[in-house]
Amino acid sequence: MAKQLHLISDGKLSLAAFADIAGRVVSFVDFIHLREKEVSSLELYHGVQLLLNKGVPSQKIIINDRVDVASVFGTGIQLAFHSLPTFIVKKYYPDILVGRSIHSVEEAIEAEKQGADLVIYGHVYMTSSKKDLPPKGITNIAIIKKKTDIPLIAIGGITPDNVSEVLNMGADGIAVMSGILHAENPFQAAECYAKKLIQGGKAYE
Ligand SMILES: Cc1nc(C(=O)O)sc1CCOP(=O)(O)O
Repeated sequence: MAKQLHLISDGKLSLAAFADIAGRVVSFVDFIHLREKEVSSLELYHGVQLLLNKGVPSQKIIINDRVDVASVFGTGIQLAFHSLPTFIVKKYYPDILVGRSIHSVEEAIEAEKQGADLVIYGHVYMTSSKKDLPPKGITNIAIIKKKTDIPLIAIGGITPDNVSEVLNMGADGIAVMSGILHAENPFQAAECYAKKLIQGGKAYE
């Protein structure tokens, strides 16, 4: 299966600025996450509209935590540790793509048991987003892949140079924040990640 590229918003750029970048890189990415912890439902609703206006299809949009906004648009949902239980969201929204953010093998197994469609595991490398927490490394990726059958997306400090290492452990894709959002040229950066995923994906299929 093709390896996935997820772009995650950083909660710092304005939603308009993020939507602008998302529209430029949409052809290279599989999913665009609105991970906005500080905004109101109304602002998030407008944020999704901005993405749609920039040509991002709703099937490529994933909203972090906010099941209400995701269900309005029929977008995917990414559940965090403080979010609703996976099985509840699956029960009420069986047709929505449900991801779960996980940080251990046990959480991955539990997410699958509750019906998650994918897990995002991290942070695998040092990242400025989680400065005070040591990275988890990549070895658990292989363990999780042995024990579960759902796609695993690796997150945290992923650069074009370490993509192949992550794929080698069995990851089904990567999620990137600063590597694209803070790049001098986000379009070129997204293209570079996408190429690495195609090369790596071929090698490890
Ligand atoms: C949003 C997020 N979640 C993580 C987790 O470990 O669950 S790490 C992370 C930040 C990823 O940013 P960057 O690509 O700039 O390293």
